[in-house]
This record gives sequence, structure tokens and C-alpha cells, in this order.
Amino acid sequence: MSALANHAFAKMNGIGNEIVVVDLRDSKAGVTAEEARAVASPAGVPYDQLMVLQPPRLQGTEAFIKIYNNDGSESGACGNGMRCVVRRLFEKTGQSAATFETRAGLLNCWQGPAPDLYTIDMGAPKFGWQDIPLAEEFRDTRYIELQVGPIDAPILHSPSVVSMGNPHAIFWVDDVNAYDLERFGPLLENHPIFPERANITLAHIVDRDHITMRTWERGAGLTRACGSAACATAVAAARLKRANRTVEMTLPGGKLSIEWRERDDHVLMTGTADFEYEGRFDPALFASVA
Ligand SMILES: N[C@@H](CCC[C@H](N)C(=O)O)C(=O)O
Repeated sequence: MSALANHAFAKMNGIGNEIVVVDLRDSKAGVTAEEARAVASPAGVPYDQLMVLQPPRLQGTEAFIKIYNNDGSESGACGNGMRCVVRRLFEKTGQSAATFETRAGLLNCWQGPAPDLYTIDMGAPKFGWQDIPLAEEFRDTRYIELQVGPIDAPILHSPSVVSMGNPHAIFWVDDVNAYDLERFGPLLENHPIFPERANITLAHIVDRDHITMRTWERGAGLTRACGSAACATAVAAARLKRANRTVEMTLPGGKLSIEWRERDDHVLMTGTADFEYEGRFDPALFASVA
């Protein structure tokens, strides 16, 4: 029987990014890709990301967090999901700071500058082509050669690429709503240049302090918000010297404040996290899961 059968969950969202949080810290069991897909089924609790808290592996951390996309694949980072996890923990324990471990490393998190805000230290971005990863060498990842549409009149072209613990490509445009991201997203996510696929963002730099964006998420599709994409976009814009290191990001689901800290290169993401409801998983969801 699946460890998730009858197990408690919390349905939350991070500015519209649909998140389910499951606390398995008292269990030895993990979650398989099949179980993650079963949770995401229409009869389950549909989500963009499933945040699974497992027992801590390192002293001083609250949990080892596994992050699943709704196609069952795993991600190293999920900024919006982390704010949801942090809100839930802080409300239960009264803590105002915590450290978690994810596949991408340690994440420090704390109460933001207002009671409804949470800050996640998303770590340092990586720009090397092998780190993102890309399938071939690009010395300068501020812009790479990649385009959609006719060679002499591309519709989208020359994205910046960044790893925030997960792969991101950012296409710079004048109007983020002028493109059919549902059509181009899957093509670009699965382009052979990205051996581990990629999150695809359209971004418009409004001014040096403000960027608007939309993201097609690897393994989850079109979302109302992607926190790691907001970090990657802010960093890529600053790297191109087109924006300041502290910027406000407007996503379809709301706003995030991003600071790319000079002193240690870390990216801090601040925003809200909303609780929707809690419940227990119907065991029938996992009946056909091995
Ligand atoms: N929504 C997340 C990112 C989710 C992970 C992504 N789909 C991936 O597989 O890399 C966020 O808020 O960062």
C-alpha cells in the first residue's frame, strides 16, 4: 500500500503556482514518480509541484525536500513551493527561520519584511553550459543561438540561459502576452539543446527595476508563476546590464521581489504563500500503482 494512502496533505499556492505539501518526515517511505502522477490526476489533488518533506539528512536542517512536477519528474528547485513549505512550518512551530536540503543543496528561509512575506535564499546561479546543462558548448550563455520560426525572421530567438538548481531559458520580448507559449513552450522545453529539458520564460524588461514574465514549466506546463524562473530572469537581466540587482517581477499570478546579492552571489526571492485547504489522499488513487 502506498505511504500516501490516507496521508494528510495541504493544498497551497505561491502566487498562483499550484502546490501540494506532504510531510513524510515521520516515515521511511518516499514517493515514486507513479505516485506523484496519481496525486496529479483529475481525481486527485492537481498541482504544478508536489513538495515532499522527508526526514532530515543533515544536522541543522528541517527536512530533505523532494520536488515533483505533475508529470512525475523531479526538480532541484521550486521557489514558490518552498515559500508554501516555509509558511506551513512557521505557522505550526512559531519559527521565523529554517534551513532545508533539496537535491540542489541547502536553502535558508526566513520570515520576510511583512507577516505575509517569506524569503528564500535560492543560492547562487550557475552560467556554465555544462551546469545548465546544454548539449553543446556555449562560451557566453548571456545569449545562446536558439530560435523558433523561419531562420531569417525568427519568432523567438537568442535566449539567456541560467541554472537556479534547475534549467531556465529566458527569451527577451516586448510583450509577454503576444506569443502562444502553450505552442512554443513544449517545443523549446524538449529541444535537443537541453538534455535535461528546460523551463521556458518570456520576459519583458519594463525598466531597470521591473520585469514582467510568463513561464512554461518543464514537467508541468503553463503556470501562473515560477519562482526559480523569476530568479533566473532577474539574474539574466542584471547580467546583461539591463536591470538592477534588486527588481520587482510581475508574473500572471502576482509579484515577487528578487535580489541578487552582491556579497555572496546568492539570489533572494520574497513573496507570499497562500493556504487553500487540507485533506487526506484517497487510497483509490494509488490502487493501480505498484
Ligand atoms: N514552480 C517552481 C519551479 C518548478 C520546477 C520546474 N518545473 C523544473 O522542473 O525545473 C518554482 O516556483 O521555482
